Amino acid sequence: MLALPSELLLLWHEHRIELLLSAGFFLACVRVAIHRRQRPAKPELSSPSPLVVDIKAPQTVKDVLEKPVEPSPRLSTTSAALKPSSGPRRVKGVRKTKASSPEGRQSAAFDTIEPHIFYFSLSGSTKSFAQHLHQSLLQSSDDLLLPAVLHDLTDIDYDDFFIAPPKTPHPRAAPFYLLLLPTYDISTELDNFLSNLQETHHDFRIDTHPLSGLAGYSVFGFGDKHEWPSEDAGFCTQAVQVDKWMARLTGGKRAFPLGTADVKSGAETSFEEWSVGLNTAFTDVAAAKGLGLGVEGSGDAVESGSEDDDDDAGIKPPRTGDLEDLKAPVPIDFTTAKAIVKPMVPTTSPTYAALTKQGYTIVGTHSGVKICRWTKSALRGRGSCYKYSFYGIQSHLCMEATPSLSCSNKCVFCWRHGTNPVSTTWKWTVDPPDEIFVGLKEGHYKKIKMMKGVPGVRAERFQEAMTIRHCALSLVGEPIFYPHINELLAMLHKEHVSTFLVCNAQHPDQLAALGPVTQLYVSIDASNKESLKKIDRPLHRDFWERFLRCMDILREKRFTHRTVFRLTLVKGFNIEEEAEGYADLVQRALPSFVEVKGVTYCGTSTAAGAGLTMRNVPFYEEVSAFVLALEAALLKRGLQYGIAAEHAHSCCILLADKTRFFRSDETDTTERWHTLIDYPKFFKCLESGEQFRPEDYVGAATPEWALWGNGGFDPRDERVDRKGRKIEESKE
Ligand SMILES: Cc1cc2nc3c(=O)[nH]c(=O)nc-3n(C[C@H](O)[C@H](O)[C@H](O)COP(=O)(O)O)c2cc1C
Ligand code: SF4
Repeated sequence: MLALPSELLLLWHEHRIELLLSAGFFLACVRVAIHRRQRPAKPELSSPSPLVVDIKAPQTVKDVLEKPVEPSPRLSTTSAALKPSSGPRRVKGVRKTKASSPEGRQSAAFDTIEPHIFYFSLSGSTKSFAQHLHQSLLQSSDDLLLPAVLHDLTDIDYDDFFIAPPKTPHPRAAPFYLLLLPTYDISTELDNFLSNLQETHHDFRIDTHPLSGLAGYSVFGFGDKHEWPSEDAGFCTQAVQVDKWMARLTGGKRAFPLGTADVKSGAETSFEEWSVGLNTAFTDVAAAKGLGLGVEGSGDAVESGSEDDDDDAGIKPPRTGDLEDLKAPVPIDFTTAKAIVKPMVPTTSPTYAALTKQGYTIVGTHSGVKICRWTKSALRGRGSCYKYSFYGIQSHLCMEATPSLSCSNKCVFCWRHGTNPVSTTWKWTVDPPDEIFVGLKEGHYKKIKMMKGVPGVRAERFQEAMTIRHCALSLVGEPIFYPHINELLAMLHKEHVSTFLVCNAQHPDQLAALGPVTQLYVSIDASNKESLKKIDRPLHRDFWERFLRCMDILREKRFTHRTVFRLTLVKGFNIEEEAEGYADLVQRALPSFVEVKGVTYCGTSTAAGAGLTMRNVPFYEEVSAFVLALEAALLKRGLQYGIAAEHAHSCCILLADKTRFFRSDETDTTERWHTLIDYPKFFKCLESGEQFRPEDYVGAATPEWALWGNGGFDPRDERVDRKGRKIEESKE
């Protein structure tokens, strides 16, 4: 027995090489077996269910496929004459393999892929490519692919897709992002998308690679090579930037390289080639063959893969307009505002074309004016808007304008959304206030003059309308975004034009710095954080903190400003069980008035995308029921608010602070609602140079016909139906 260890030692010395080799071989076998078990079933490449990305005319794929291309079971270009084009950089659909890539050794943790196609489009071409791709993917019968989902970037909440991958319907499925993007050197939603990706990357609360759970991603850019001949000159720069940010956010999951196309030459061909290449990308990521290895012709690693080169992923600042256009300093808290500026709405932009087509007059580079339907109605003696019933504003004397067509929200009910610029900071040329003032008036008067020949326009009202008496700074966008808003307001006041300014409770510093306004509105679109996010889709991450700060600022301003909460009720979004929440906000800010209005259905795709239909428009009875509930909730809190007036036609009801606006006056000792404004007195107070309070320019008693329960239509005006036919008393 004692001899045994020495025999074993001898044996070991004689056979150790054989023994070590056998053990190594055994271990390798075990590893391979484990690896095989973990790998998903490889998709069947030999039974293709071809997808056809048939962008335009039927063509032949032969030319492209003369280059070695792997079989493409999902996307095939059985159409399109794929002639090599001299224009854009092209994706040939052949992946380079780079065995040394660390990603290449990963194993896939999924066995199906859910493609998500994201696109942005102003003039529609990218949208049509995206729709074609979507259809092609949907038609696939390949087991590897789940049904593809199409997203318009203007319709989604970025946080749902770009902070973490969305949940897939299948536990072993992973999303695959395809981003189809044009480039615009003007302000569009794309700027906002880019800054959102950047913010996510820099947000210390978010993982370094929050999108690493994606199966992969690939970007395709559309641009115009005739105008922007190279990437340095601006060709497809925004797609390039998105590609780089995505690389960072996903931790290098570029499954197929950036493709680009010149819309004026061979775009279909380039896109089809990229689509062909996607096949291999899908198969490869599913088979854990690796990611981001590059495709010949699609740009090398330096072009599309330099995301780690510098802190901002090699992303260049936006190209500029004329630096000399910066005629004024950017405002106080626009901390991230860039020194490089460009016009917000250049005359060459699709936004400009769309706005002017809809009757806007664009003034300078960022302001707009339009005559509203109530101005036209009042000119014809057919009634003014609710502001006449509540505050004595005659619509034919009112100009609706904005000094900022841009906004920091993407409200679901905003009919301009998708085409108007959105941003959290002012990053454009600043037009001087005097030019805006002159331009707005000119635009307004020009439109009034065009009403001269319209049947039914009353001569005396037409004459009166040639002197603007009121200005509603609310049209679209965010007026306090404009850095010189106080100067503009002062110019209006100097000409005895009253000002109603509406802001969205997202810019507390600007709100705090705001000077005198005849009436100051804050849009209150929800009573709690979740609802506000859902309905306003604010761009600011700290939107709720900003909102609450605005409430506190309003509370302070109640001594100097006539403050109004404007509630827009959207059924299914912000009415149900929210009366208590709104009452809390009223308690916090103590506004002079609370205007409650049912949403007007705008029928845009954004609204539809957010699930908004006519069913979300509340009936007047529903608005009334809500107002009664709100009044009760306020009383419960010991707040003396009462329902003062209504304008049933606009589905609008007014609650007012009883302690300040239910009172007697010099002509009558009986206490009544006094919601009207004494405009001459407002200007007198202003010109006195003394501090004054909203109670100092309260006007005459609210007319009987406008009081709650009486409908709110001035009996001196003529009631007409939608077709302009007179409504007889008996019809009501
Ligand atoms: C105002 C304007 C600015 C543009 N800026 C660029 C640009 O900087 N670089 C570029 O490559 N293409 C630029 N283009 C071209 C668009 O990217 C191209 O027409 C694209 O196909 C538009 O896509 P869409 O129709 O989906 O909106 C611009 C086009 C317009 C109208
Ligand atoms: S705040 Fe007004 S302009 Fe801005 S998005 Fe909302 S509705 Fe549109």
